[in-house]
Amino acid sequence: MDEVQQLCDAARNGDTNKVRALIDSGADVTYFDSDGLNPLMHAAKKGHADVVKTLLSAGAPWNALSPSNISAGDFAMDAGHQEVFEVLVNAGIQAELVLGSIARKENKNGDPSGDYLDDRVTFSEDKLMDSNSKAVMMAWEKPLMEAHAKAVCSVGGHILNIGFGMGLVDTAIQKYAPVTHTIVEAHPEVYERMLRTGWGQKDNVKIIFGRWQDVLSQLETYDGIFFDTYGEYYEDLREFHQHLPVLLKPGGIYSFFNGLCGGNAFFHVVYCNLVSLELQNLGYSTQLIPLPVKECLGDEVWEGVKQKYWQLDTYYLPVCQSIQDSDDV
Ligand SMILES: C[S@@+](CC[C@H](N)C(=O)[O-])C[C@H]1O[C@@H](n2cnc3c(N)ncnc32)[C@H](O)[C@@H]1O
Repeated sequence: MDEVQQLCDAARNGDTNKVRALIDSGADVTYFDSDGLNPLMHAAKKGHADVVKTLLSAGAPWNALSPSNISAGDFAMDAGHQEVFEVLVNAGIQAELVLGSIARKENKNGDPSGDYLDDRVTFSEDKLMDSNSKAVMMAWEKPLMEAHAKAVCSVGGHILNIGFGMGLVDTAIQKYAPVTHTIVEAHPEVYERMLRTGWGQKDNVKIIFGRWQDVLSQLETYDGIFFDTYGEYYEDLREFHQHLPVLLKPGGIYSFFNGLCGGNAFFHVVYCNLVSLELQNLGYSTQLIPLPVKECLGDEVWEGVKQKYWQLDTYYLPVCQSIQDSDDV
């Protein structure tokens, strides 16, 4: 048997000494066997925490996927191997923190949403699509948007929403009759449609056309803020969070569309933890409220859509507030 197959077997059997010896003699920790599994997946599936730690320190990637898109963390999570699950979550967070700071250094002047904002969009009753048939926003999210609106309007006052899309969250926000309701939207056709459908005439609504990054100086301070853009990356969300201490009033509530890695259950857990940690470093606590979404997501929902951006049964709605405020409650 060759070395890499031996490594998979030793990982599956929880034989840490053999795993170490094989790594020392040069066995490839990234190897996939004929079942499409690598040594880390074998160890995770069986709950061998020491082997998992050994493989991770030898450079096994935490986020490799099997042909059916399952990661080592998914195997541990599904089998209820808590220790392995936690080791892999922490490995994921550490790796993404490092990768994020490298990406930030390399990408300082990047403009990731540039392409989408220059392209045409198409509106239909149940979705807003970009020019590549990817969904910008879909009607199945209506109950989620209503829950987000309820959260960010819970203290009343002045509300800010970044990203109009189909106007679902803004329609829900209007029901709470906020004193002011500011909406930032960057896509020219979405903006034009907002005006055509009367959003410019509502007494308490102020529309700011432009990328949030470019219109920050026009923003004030708010009691509730919601963030849901399209064509941007985790880094953009992260960057928006750096502005929260200026934008969110004391006692205010912040929430965002939590579609982070919505195609993989384990990656989603890692990113929920990562974003909560980064918000905590900025002085905000994050509560993730579980909302079941399986019922509203039949296969017909995705007809004509190029990519399913959400494939999980539960949505975790983030409710963030200053740690000082949550300590006072
Ligand atoms: C997912 S949709 C928002 C859906 C909305 N929450 C709803 O309830 O219908 C994202 C919106 O953000 C807008 N957008 C994308 N990048 C933006 C940016 N940098 N600044 C402001 N808006 C942006 C898109 O044009 C799109 O209308």
